[in-house]
Amino acid sequence: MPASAPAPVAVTGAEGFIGSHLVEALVAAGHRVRAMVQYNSFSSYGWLETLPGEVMDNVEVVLGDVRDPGSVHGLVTGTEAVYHLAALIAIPYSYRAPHSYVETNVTGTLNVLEAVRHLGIPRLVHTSTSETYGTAQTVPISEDHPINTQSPYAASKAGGDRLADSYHASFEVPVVTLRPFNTFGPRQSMRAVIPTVIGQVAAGERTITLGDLRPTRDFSYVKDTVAAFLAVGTAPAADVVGRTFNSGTGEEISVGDLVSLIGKIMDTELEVRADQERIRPAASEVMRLVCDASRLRAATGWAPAHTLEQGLAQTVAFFRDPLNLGRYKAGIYNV
Ligand SMILES: C[C@H]1O[C@H](OP(=O)(O)OP(=O)(O)OC[C@H]2O[C@@H](n3cnc4c(=O)[nH]c(N)nc43)[C@H](O)[C@@H]2O)[C@@H](O)[C@@H](O)C1=O
Repeated sequence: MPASAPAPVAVTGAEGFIGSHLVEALVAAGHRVRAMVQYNSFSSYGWLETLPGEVMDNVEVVLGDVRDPGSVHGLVTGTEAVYHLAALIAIPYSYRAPHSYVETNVTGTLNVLEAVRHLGIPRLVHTSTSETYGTAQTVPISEDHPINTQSPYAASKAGGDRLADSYHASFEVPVVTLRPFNTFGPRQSMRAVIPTVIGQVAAGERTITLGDLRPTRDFSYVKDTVAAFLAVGTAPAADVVGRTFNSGTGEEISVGDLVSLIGKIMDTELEVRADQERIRPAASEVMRLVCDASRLRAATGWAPAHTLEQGLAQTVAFFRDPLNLGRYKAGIYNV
């Protein structure tokens, strides 16, 4: 690399759903990316393996794990910004293996904060989640809404958020927290509700089996969430550092209405068999989420560019491609 080449940016969780889209967007914006990929016994680099060669020519894959401070230190050394997305994200699995959520989401975030602090990296984007708010007490939900963690997953993410805030206050670590509401699109885990519905229809099912149809969510297309990451990662420090920003559309839809909409887009009449207790304990389910993203819009000019229908059409096309469906059937990406 010539001496004048700009420093790379680091991404944790680069092989995952949002992370792999972020890597593509960072390369398209002219960055070299150092992508941390977790070793797994499938010997897979996850979705990074599916990106075109011209993208991967600008990506340095680094094997590591956010739970391991040494590997995080190596990843972050010499970078100009760090996007920290690595996390355990499945809410149902957090009831079964809560320690693993604390290790990855809390201790992992602490390791990233420590590395950024000691190496003097100029920008860290930390990833939070709308789940930290719990069921909406007021709508739309601004960043001033109370935090109410209703699952071990949400508690572990809120723990990471609190550490990020404390590292800004205590050590002036230049961290900005992005709190995306639900994100969907190509490469999302089959476990999440939109791929679950599309996958069942694509497999020829006309009766869809789901959990609770009543909860509402605010769904952003993945490219809009990625644009929010870039917005907070590149905005002037005075506008964003030390702050938390929601990203979401402000549009609310119930799971039941979402299923009807997907049926319409896939040109199918769908019957739904709903079992409210199948997925999560009732008191743990977050019943209502709708985003107020006006702080992000005011600070960076970010706004979503895709409607739910446009995003769903892209997502349906992705899951209808047998090559993509086959990747899920291999079982490698369903985390
Ligand atoms: C922002 C947030 O986004 C995600 O969390 P999530 O909201 O739980 O996402 P989901 O797609 O699993 O569920 C959406 C809603 O749909 C309901 N639902 C009904 N029936 C099924 C069903 O059969 N499967 C699933 N998965 N959900 C179902 C389910 O109970 C929930 O009310 C995480 O990636 C998380 O990491 C995160 O941070």
